[in-house]
Amino acid sequence: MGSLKKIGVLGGTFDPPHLGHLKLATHFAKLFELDALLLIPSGHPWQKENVITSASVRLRLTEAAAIDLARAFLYLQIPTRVGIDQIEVDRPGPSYAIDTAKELRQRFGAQANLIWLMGADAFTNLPTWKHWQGLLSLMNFAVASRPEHSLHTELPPALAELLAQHQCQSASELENHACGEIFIDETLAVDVSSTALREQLQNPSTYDLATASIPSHALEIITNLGLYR
Ligand SMILES: Nc1ncnc2c1ncn2[C@@H]1O[C@H](COP(=O)(O)OP(=O)(O)OP(=O)(O)O)[C@@H](O)[C@H]1O
Ligand SMILES: O=C(O)c1ccc[n+]([C@@H]2O[C@H](COP(=O)([O-])O)[C@@H](O)[C@H]2O)c1
Repeated sequence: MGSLKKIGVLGGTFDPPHLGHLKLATHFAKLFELDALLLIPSGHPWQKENVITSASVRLRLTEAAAIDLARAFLYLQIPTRVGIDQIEVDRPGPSYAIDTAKELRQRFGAQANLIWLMGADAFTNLPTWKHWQGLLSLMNFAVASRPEHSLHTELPPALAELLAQHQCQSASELENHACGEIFIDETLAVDVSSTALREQLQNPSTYDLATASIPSHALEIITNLGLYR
């Protein structure tokens, strides 16, 4: 099983993309020696009430951030290929991870190691996702810690049970399985969120502070289109 193709999947609203996303992707690309990393912007993030940026603009922002991510990989000598997938933007209706996971599994085949990358907040929210119990029969999960989102105090019982059944103790254990494993990594601590950045971009006194946490190509689009003002 050592030669499984390893594909990392980072889904998100990306409103806007930021250094937290890039560091999460870089961390796991390096750790798992991913062959490819797919950024998948959510077309219709049904749980986020206040998303005002259109899916097509968020797709453009994500494409731009992917250029910065690929540059970072080159600089850090990480051989992972970076791709964008617009399946969730193209698919009508709410964006459900289970539908995306099914499509990816079909596309890459039963042997591929598909790893859904996520932060602690997404993981603790998992029981609210559609058919979430079905996801682990299609994917692995790699969960990274995130400031303000504890993985210890916020765990709903259903998740604690899931972890008891599926948590693996090492990255290599996950690397050897096509799906069904959860790897928790508590070494990341990047204090950035899209919500905080949108607020900072609206305020002239914190605008510059926000720009430091946004990948440069995405920032160029934000500036040119006057987004988040
Ligand atoms: N700073 C971060 N550290 C670790 N993971 C992160 C970080 N920011 C985002 N993620 C993860 O990236 C994925 C996509 O996140 P998303 O696009 O919703 O960004 P966000 O900053 O969480 O947005 P918002 O503030 O609007 O909720 C999720 O799995 C999320 O947990
Ligand atoms: O499948 C679901 O019901 C579901 C509910 C909420 C979020 N997700 C996915 O989780 C990822 C992060 O979502 P978000 O809302 O934190 O940007 C993104 O890929 C979403 O499509 C999925």
